[in-house]
Amino acid sequence: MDYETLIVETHGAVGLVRLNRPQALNALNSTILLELKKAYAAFHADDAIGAIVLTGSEKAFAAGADIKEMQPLNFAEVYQRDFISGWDEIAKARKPVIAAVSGFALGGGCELAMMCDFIIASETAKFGQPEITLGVIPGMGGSQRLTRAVGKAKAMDMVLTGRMMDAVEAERAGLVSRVVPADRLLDEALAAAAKIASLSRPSVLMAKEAVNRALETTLEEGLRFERRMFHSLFATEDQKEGMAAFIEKRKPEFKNR
Ligand SMILES: CC(C)=CC(=O)SCCNC(=O)CCNC(=O)[C@H](O)C(C)(C)COP(=O)(O)OP(=O)(O)OC[C@H]1O[C@@H](n2cnc3c(N)ncnc32)[C@H](O)[C@@H]1OP(=O)(O)O
Repeated sequence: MDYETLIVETHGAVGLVRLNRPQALNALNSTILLELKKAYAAFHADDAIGAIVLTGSEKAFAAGADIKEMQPLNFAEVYQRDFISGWDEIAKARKPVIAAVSGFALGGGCELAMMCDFIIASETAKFGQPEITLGVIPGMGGSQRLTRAVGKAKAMDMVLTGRMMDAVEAERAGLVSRVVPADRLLDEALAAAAKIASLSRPSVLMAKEAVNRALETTLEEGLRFERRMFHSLFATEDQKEGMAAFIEKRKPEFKNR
């Protein structure tokens, strides 16, 4: 498949998508969205792929939604088109997605990283929601996902001032899961994704669903949901294999069923 704004590769059981619009620091436009949907759909349709890594360039994961594309739009247009709602589909990827972030992840770029299941950041990463400095507010989930990730105080600080957060602060705040040297970023993300892809697919998908449910429901409902998912995994061959392999002191051979 040909892409204008992405580089799409496979590394074993991992699908790798690199945002590739260097002249605009990977600013997110309608072509990137369209192509990202295509790439994700292809990886989801491919049984050989167990996890996805989404990354940008060394200088920018993505510097936000494309300001030049947005500037001339008016209310009637954005409202009637439900502008940028198409990104919700990216957040609904069923296979695990890791964001590997180097450089700027601003506005829609920060929001896109937060749509992934977790973020591995290089020491050079800078996160921010600077929309307020443009006379708007986050529109791809920043006010919601950032608040859930880092809490109200820091989210308010970021969203109201538009300031950037470096990688150390982002890790301390819980926005990123780990910080690695810039030259190790992709290897670390690919290794994490390969580990996930090597595990039993049904349990990986259910683990992702269960963690996400924690953000959407009460503790009681979440605990019930987790337990039912846990119970249902006893219907899989992989549960028998995983536990047998432990007892027999060997590596499991998962069949994803
Ligand atoms: C999702 C929603 C609802 C909203 C948003 O995301 S709004 C956008 C939020 N993002 C920003 O406000 C960041 C905008 N970019 C910057 O502040 C700077 O580019 C920078 C701090 C990230 C980097 O500064 P630097 O001086 O290193 O690089 P530039 O010369 O400024 O940029 C290079 C090149 O890229 C174009 N660019 C950068 N960001 C965007 C963007 N978000 N949309 C469109 N184009 C962008 C920039 O204009 C320049 O290209 P030209 O030289 O051709 O103008």
